[in-house]
Amino acid sequence: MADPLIIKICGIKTFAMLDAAIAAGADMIGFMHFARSPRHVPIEMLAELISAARGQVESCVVLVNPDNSSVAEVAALGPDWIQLHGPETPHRVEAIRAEAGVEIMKALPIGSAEDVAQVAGFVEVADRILLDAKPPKGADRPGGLGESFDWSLLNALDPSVPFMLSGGLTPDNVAEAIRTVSPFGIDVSSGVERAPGEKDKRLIEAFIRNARAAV
Ligand SMILES: O=C(O)c1ccccc1NCC(=O)[C@H](O)[C@H](O)COP(=O)(O)O
Repeated sequence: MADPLIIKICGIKTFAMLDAAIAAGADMIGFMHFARSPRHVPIEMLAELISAARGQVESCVVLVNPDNSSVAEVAALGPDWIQLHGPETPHRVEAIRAEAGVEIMKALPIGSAEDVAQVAGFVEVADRILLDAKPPKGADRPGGLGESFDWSLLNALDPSVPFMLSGGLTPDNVAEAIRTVSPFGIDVSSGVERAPGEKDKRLIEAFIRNARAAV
């Protein structure tokens, strides 16, 4: 039997939405720790949300090009994962993985064949690869923009490389994405919100229902 699809709901900020995502069947919850994000969670609340998630669902803290002290501060809270969502090099990802002592997901922006070619360099240094839309020039943050990318670019990816897919997924397009791209997991933020940073319980439920029905 094929492994079950991993579903990550990213950008959770409240206990109510954490509970809603768990009840709807999420496998992973992403907490943003990046001041410019509308989903930013300050460190004290991050500690409480990670504790609340423990034993129920995997937790993942999203950082953008963090320095060593930020990595240590977040790792000390005991998340299952740290997601690196900035311009970290393979060497830096490897160093953070050694320093943090938690599993590392590396998000990579995809907007061209050259971007797809970069993926191979991260396979050995990260525990998981997340392929996301490349942000447009001038964007104020590198993810969570609700933009999808041309999935056909992934035809050039080595088929032995397992990856999660994100970028502009919604309850309406998630089944098509899964059938087209065959990721082992999916990640969503904007597509389950009623406004930037405001998650919607019904959209989370519809997203997970439609995704599970597609595999
Ligand atoms: O969500 C953010 O605001 C964000 C800011 C900076 C870096 C990463 C960010 N989000 C990371 C995620 O894992 C999102 O789920 C992913 O980019 C997909 O977002 P969306 O297209 O909005 O579903």
